[in-house]
Amino acid sequence: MITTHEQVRSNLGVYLVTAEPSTDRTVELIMAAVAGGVRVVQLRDKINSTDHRIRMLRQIVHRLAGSAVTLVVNDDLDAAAAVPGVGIHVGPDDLHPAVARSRLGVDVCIGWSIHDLDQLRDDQALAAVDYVAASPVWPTPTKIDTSTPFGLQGVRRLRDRLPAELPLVGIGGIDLGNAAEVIGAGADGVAVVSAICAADDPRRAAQDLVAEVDQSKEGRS
Ligand SMILES: Cc1ncc(COP(=O)(O)OP(=O)(O)O)c(N)n1
Ligand SMILES: Cc1ncsc1CCOP(=O)(O)O
Ligand SMILES: [Mg+2]
Repeated sequence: MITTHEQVRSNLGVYLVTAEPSTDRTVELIMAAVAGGVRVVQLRDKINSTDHRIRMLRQIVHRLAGSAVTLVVNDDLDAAAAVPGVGIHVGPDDLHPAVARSRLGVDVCIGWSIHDLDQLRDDQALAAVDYVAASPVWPTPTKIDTSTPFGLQGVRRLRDRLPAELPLVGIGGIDLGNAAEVIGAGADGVAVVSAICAADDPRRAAQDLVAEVDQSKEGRS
């Protein structure tokens, strides 16, 4: 599994966060997105139990065996600890990333949401994580309990103030029509729920987004 900032950076791109609740269909959706080029996946299911999340993660790990996909679970440290190779994504209202790192070790990916630039004062958190997420970039019906959206200017500010080696992803209201702007503002990747999970053809949607993001990153370098 992928561990370091560099390895996570090389897997970004397009980052799939799954729609709730998770079911067997979620596993097929992840496989379709991965077939379309997605290399970072988060199982996000705040509805079901830890046991359910562990069962889902085991299925996903089994299906992804041999691939270089980075897999994290949202919020649930016990679920991540139960399935080797699985990391975690936490936000400022969740457990501290340093606590997650000390329980999960150095071999899995840990991500942290930034809601506010004041979080950048937390050096221990920044030292513990493999990427941070500007959350949200734009308002989104998928998650309504968010803080004030960053917008593109906020993404630029965040990129400027982050350690250069730490990858940044944008999340919230991102789709094929605006992903390039988020990359243009300095993000290394875009995390999406609806743009892939609500698509008629998730594999095609992933492919199109990956092509758009790759092209934007090439144009930037
Ligand atoms: C990639 C990514 N970025 C941000 C979030 C949001 O995390 P958080 O603020 O902890 O909110 P919940 O997802 O727990 O509702 C995320 N999940 N993934
Ligand atoms: C989980 C999460 N965290 C911040 S916004 C968001 C949801 C993003 O969903 P969508 O890609 O459908 O806007
Ligand atoms: Mg959270």
